[in-house]
Amino acid sequence: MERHFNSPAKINLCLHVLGRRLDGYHELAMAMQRVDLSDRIRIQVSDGSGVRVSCAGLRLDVDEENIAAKAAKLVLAESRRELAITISIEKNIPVAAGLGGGSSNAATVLAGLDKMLGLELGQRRLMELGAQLGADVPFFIYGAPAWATGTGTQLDALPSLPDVAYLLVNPKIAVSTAWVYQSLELTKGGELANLPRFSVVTRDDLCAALHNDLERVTLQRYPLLAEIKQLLLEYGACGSLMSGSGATVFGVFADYAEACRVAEELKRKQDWLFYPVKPL
Ligand SMILES: C[C@](O)(CO)[C@H](O)COP(=O)(O)OP(=O)(O)OC[C@H]1O[C@@H](n2ccc(N)nc2=O)[C@H](O)[C@@H]1O
Ligand SMILES: Nc1ncnc2c1ncn2[C@@H]1O[C@H](COP(=O)(O)OP(=O)(O)OP(=O)(O)O)[C@@H](O)[C@H]1O
Repeated sequence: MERHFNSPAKINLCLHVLGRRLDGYHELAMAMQRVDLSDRIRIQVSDGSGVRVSCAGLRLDVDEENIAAKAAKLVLAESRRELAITISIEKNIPVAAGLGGGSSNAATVLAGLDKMLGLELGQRRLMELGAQLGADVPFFIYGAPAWATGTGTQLDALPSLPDVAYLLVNPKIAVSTAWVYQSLELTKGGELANLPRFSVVTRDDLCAALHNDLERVTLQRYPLLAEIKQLLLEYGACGSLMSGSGATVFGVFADYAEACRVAEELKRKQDWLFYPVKPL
């Protein structure tokens, strides 16, 4: 049995760090949205045993380390079945880029195998399994724009978001999420109740709400990212922000054609990665 799935990236429209827990994880409040930059994942299931992952052109195919393999093993353990699973990942989302590529792959494998094996584990259980793999994984199982709290695994619907396009820019810098959180100096603890409500209807509302506490760490280490944010504004973005722990920065544009036009102009000048995308 063989199936193919899309595994999309995410961006964080806002990311507030409210405090550090004793286990080192952070209490967050985030607005998250998936975008149509996707990896392609092929899952093959046959008789036998063992989970294998390949990822053409990238050193991500060491089975034990690939989060997609961990996801497959979790589903097999949950179903108490022994099967051979082969996963091939066509990576389009840059790695360690703040776009949640690995987390998305894990969620795609959890939900994909659930479907292929007819397990019907349900969204809630799949999200619980996802949380064992990484804080961003449940969001991808949730599959809609979300307000994420706790460590990022508690999800509520974000009812209205404006119809915009984004231009993602990554200057080929890989950033370790663990390093960013560890380096963050918390000046004062925040309270969820004191945060402004993320109520965004128009493009201007969205641009006014853009905020990421992790920029304090990553932009200080890589000042180029602040320059890219400024450049996007000069090229007509109505707002710009770093996604997640970075290094990808995005600009907000009125429509997809405009985001593509700016990408083409910037490509002529800079050897960075450019992805005009639409929200999902
Ligand atoms: C930066 C974001 O991508 C924003 O959506 C997430 O907060 C990170 O999600 P993720 O990469 O799925 O997170 P995990 O794989 O669980 O953890 C990666 C690293 O980030 C730290 N981490 C993650 C989530 C969180 N709420 N607090 C943390 O301090 C963990 O301690 C770990 O060192
Ligand atoms: N299938 C996978 N795809 C991408 N990275 C993977 C995968 N499996 C394991 N990894 C490892 O996970 C690390 C984080 O990669 P990922 O692309 O998910 O980062 P990210 O986009 O910054 O994540 P986040 O925004 O969730 O912090 C990489 O250093 C990589 O070695």
